[in-house]
Amino acid sequence: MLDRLGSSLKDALKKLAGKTVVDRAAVEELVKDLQRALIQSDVNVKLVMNLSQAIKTRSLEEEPLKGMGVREHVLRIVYQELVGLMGPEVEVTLGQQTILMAGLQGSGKTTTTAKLARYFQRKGLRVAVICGDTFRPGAYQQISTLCQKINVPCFGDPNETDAVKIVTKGLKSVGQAEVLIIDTQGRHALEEGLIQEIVDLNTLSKATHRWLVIDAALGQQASEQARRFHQAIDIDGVIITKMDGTAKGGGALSAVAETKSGIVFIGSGETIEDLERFDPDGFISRLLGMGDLKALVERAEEAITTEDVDVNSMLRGKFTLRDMYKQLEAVNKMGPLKQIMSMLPLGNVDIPNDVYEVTGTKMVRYRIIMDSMTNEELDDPAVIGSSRMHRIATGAGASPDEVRELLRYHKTMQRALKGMRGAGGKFNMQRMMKRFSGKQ
Ligand SMILES: Nc1nc2c(ncn2[C@@H]2O[C@H](COP(=O)(O)OP(=O)(O)OP(=O)(O)O)[C@@H](O)[C@H]2O)c(=O)[nH]1
Repeated sequence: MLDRLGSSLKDALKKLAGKTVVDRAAVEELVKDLQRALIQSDVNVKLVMNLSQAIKTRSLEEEPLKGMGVREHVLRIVYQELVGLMGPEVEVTLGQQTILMAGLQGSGKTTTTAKLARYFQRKGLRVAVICGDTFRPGAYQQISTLCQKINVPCFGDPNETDAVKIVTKGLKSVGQAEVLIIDTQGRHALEEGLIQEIVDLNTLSKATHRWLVIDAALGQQASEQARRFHQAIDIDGVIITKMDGTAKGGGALSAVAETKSGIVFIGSGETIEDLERFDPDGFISRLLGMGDLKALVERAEEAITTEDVDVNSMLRGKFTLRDMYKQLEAVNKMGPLKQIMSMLPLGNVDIPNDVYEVTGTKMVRYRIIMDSMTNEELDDPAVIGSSRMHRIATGAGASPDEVRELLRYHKTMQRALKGMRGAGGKFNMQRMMKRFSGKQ
């Protein structure tokens, strides 16, 4: 997993803490750790060597920026070089568009089609899907079930074997959509027939984007696929899936970046929400334990448009039951809590697992229980003793255990937030990010 790469890097950088001059031995040691981590992650050896050389030379020859310690100086260079390895950032527009999905069988194309539908839906766009996968039995069933769950129209015909016919019909029937996503068939290998079909579908649909789905487990080999599809239909974005299940993610990312096909998203799990925008800066910041503030802010803004909730209050001030509920609601809109937490600059703070385990159904129960509390109790849950607990439970048609669970949850979260505030207080994150991105 990339976590391992991240933790090796963090360990390596720790060794530079407290140093006052950039010493060659320490930089060489760091570069060695970095090489090991990158090669374990299946990054091409030549790329690793070029990167190591650049880091060594720059760390020793460049003057640290004003006010920057040795660790920050080297960290900044490591950060910039790693960002360079990840290729350019690809823009995702929110206007009218048709996205043609390409990829080999099992790459995660169908799942990713549904994840993308969800992504654009969250952005407030009308989305529709056409299932042009006529090769794999059950493909239509799979995508239409996923689309049904999120209320996105899905056009397909499991009895039709000609993808061109399906897409022709589909294009007529989904006229209203702002974002149209066309899933296509995958095969085991890059056969001529597969390539020809995708070329035809591309012409027919006049696709605005052609996005290629690649399994991260391919590691370095991802570049071959990227190259072949790129030649055929001019791929303008790559989505790397299953980043959660492989140690080769770094290899796949760098290999694809090297072909100059930008990476648009990464898939990080099996559920429909497990899709993240790939932005090289944010990705590397997270890897280096600096927190992906950019991605967090993007998501927070999205959630706040519909609800008057200050997500930043998660990190400061008083934390009442009402705050907790509002924040859970906001966070639920942003996506899975675990992902949000991983974007925060938390350093070594351990978040207890139960903090993540609040589902929609539980939230409804919490709401009902909170409705039978008084304002005093909502503002200061510490006043809730055993008799109040029973009164609240009776009023809500719940058991005292459920009330207890809600209060326990509030306490755990309160504690976790205190920890975060502590971790965040050590340095000014925004200033640091500005410095690292060179936007002093
Ligand atoms: N862990 C994990 N699993 C994923 C991810 N994306 C897809 N999968 C799983 O990978 C498997 C294959 O995904 P599909 O979407 O069915 O693959 P496909 O590329 O559409 O396959 P064809 O339709 O045969 O071309 C499924 O079991 C998915 O749940 C991901 O990001 N992480």
